[in-house]
Amino acid sequence: MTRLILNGQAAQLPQVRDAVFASREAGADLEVHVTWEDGDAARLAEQAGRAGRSRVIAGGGDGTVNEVVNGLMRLPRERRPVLGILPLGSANDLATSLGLPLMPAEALEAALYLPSHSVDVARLDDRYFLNMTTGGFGAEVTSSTPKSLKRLLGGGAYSLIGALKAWQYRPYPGRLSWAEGQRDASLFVLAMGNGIQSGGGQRLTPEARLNDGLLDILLVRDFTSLREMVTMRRELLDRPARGEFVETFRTSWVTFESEGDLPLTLDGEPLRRRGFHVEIDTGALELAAPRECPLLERHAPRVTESRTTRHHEGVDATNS
Ligand SMILES: Nc1ncnc2c1ncn2[C@@H]1O[C@H](COP(=O)(O)OP(=O)(O)OP(=O)(O)O)[C@@H](O)[C@H]1O
Repeated sequence: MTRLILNGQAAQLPQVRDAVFASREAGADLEVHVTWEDGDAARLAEQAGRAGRSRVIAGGGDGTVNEVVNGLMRLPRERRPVLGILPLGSANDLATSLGLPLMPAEALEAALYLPSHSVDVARLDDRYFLNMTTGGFGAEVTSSTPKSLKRLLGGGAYSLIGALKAWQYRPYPGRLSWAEGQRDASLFVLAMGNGIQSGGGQRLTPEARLNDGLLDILLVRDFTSLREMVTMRRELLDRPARGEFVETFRTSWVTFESEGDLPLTLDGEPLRRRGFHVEIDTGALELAAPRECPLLERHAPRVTESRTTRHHEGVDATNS
């Protein structure tokens, strides 16, 4: 049996109700549980595993997916159900980059019947994330305004300066350590991607893969003049391994130590940390995703849900 965990905000949407009824009519063994507040989705996901459900579908935005992931990670690995996603948020960064359908009927079909693939899950101290954690200026701005980091970095230099002034921006000094290196850096932005995008389409770590055992890191150092800002933005396009302001690398863990708080967004959820440790748990979850998924390194997916070929073909056709 599959459990659909629906964010209460989306539970009464007619398209969602219709999708659930239609899938049951077509033979799906689907139970629905609705959340009321923070923490419900994680608890319901954990319970689903303990009750022997084979698949759990997170129906909501990136926040709901993150909660469900955290619930599943409380279970022993062998008891974790396959994770499906019914994207019902405003950003849906993970679902979009996985190439999942976004309309409820197709999305539920996909969540129910797509084959599962082993994916890595990252952990920041005691919180898991599947997609991305960003820190620094972007996290500060995007957690309190709808303005995306992409627009700020990609727009005119004056809009970026304006935003920096409006936020009375101060850089975030600290020491970043990872498997192969260490930097004392004054951070402007730090992105740690298991997936490729966050904040509603910001592709901060475009080469990241969910099943490579590694995090893709984008480190952007602080700049102090317009000339340096221009260099920084050019480097953001070129993505050098080690530029003057921008560094990109892959690692299985990273630690940040600092004197002050660093604002973070973890799978879209805001938090603040003085320092933190992030590491990757390789192959920790099974995720329902299209076969030709840009976020997965190519190796054969494991099909865990036994359904008719018609369903697999139908879903794959919509996503290829
Ligand atoms: N019944 C409910 N009514 C209102 N809020 C709820 C309800 N149930 C859960 N929540 C809250 O919804 C939030 C998660 O929402 P959602 O999944 O849309 O995430 P999101 O990060 O806003 O998504 P996205 O960035 O993709 O738009 C959680 O903070 C949770 O506390």
